[in-house]
Amino acid sequence: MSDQTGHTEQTGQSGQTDHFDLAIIGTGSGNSLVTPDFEGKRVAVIEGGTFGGTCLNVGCIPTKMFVYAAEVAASARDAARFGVDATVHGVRWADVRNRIFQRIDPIAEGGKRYRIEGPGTTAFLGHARFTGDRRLTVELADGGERTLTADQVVIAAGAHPVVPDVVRESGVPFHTSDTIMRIDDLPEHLVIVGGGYIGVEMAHVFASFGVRVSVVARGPLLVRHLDEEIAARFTALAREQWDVRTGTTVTALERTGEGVRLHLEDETGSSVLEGDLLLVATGREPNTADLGVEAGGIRLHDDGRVAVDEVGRTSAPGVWALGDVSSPHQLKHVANAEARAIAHNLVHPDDLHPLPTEPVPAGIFSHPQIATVGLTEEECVERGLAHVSFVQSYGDTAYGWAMEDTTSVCKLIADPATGLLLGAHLMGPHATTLIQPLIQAMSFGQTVRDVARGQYWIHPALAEVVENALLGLAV
Ligand SMILES: Cc1cc2nc3c(=O)[nH]c(=O)nc-3n(C[C@H](O)[C@H](O)[C@H](O)COP(=O)(O)OP(=O)(O)OC[C@H]3O[C@@H](n4cnc5c(N)ncnc54)[C@H](O)[C@@H]3O)c2cc1C
Repeated sequence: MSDQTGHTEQTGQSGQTDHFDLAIIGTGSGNSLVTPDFEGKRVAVIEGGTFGGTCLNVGCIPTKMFVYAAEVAASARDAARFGVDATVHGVRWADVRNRIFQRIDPIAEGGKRYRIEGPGTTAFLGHARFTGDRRLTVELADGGERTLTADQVVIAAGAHPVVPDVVRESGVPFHTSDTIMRIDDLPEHLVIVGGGYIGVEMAHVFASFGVRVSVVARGPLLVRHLDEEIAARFTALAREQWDVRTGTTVTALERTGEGVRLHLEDETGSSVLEGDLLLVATGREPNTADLGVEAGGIRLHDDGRVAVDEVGRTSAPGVWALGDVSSPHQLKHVANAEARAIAHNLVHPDDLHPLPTEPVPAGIFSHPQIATVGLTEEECVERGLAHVSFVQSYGDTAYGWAMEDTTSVCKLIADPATGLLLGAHLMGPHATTLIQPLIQAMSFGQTVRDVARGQYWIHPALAEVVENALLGLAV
């Protein structure tokens, strides 16, 4: 039982019930709730999967480490445009992959060992379910069960990839983002079902490594939840790099000797697409199906997310939730910010902090990169908001000339009456970095004029794209 118990005096034998001050389900963002405020208190940390959660093991961190390697390869291939002759002789997939996981895996393992052996927490390795009010039963990974109760419980259980029935029921082997990054060898031809951010990031990575990539998306555009102008420009550029099939449904799949065959349907009729590896990237749903929410008295939204109030409380007294399991934004910076608020609220019942409500930014690390915050132009129209917009091309700035850029843009939307930004949407190199002053402006209520004219913008840095876009808004 030593794996489960950092402090044997705090835990009973199987069949007994242990009581804790705090129990945390999930060690992604949940791990950060173990703050010095809980020193001397009894804290249970429960993890049913890989310690450290999605971002560290199968999400943000490894994907961006792959993206960086992909960009090294892509830049070398593009070098001739600048008079530099460089040849990519090949990509050593095993070395690319091992560099990444040899760094990440020890962090996850070290975090687990610290929670098991270190001070202040009792780690339970297994799947937790509510079996009553603030009462959990943990099905231990190495067999057996433990039951525990706690004064406060935080659900930080995250989300998992959705696999459409048509894929699951076909019996065809497939990968999700949970598994694709650890494959043994690069495929010749990767078929990706799903045109959201995970699909297009993976398309960029594998295409840059020399893999032929097909992307099948149901919607008319890739990344279709974005501002339509950006999504349309992105989709057009994606078609130059990958085999992109939008407005397309997968109706059946079958295994072939070499890989997989997909039967597709679009407005022109049916077609067949063959590849040797299939990645399903059709979204993620919260981990609430097997959490015993009814027994715990925890209300869910229709989409399966745990419902929380403005300070992170669920419908069950003493039970909180944060991150992908409850948030409409499945993003690590959102989960982190919610964890900070809840860490405070757990110990300050008379001074509850609201979960952050600032405009939520998001980045897509594909080729090109995209960054977005605030409203799309379509949302402004739907809401009947008076607005002006301006699109600044990277290519019309000094650094854009240096980069020979002809496709990248910064689109800003503002309220002409107040001069405040309503939305910012960038597509091009360093978009996820360039957007930061715009996120700041929106979070702190700075006007377009103040941000544009109230500070120096380094010349001739790429950030002049943002400066010029602000000036172009003329509000
Ligand atoms: C491929 C990919 C790329 C991404 N890239 C980005 C990015 O670039 N930027 C960004 O902001 N976000 C990104 N994300 C999203 C980001 O990873 C998540 O928003 C974030 O990790 C959510 O954190 P969390 O703490 O809510 O959940 P998680 O980190 O998923 O943690 C939940 C933990 O709870 C455990 N668990 C679940 N149910 C139980 C149970 N019943 N009992 C015990 N344990 C349980 C799980 O095993 C898991 O370890 C990416 C996600 C993916 C999949």
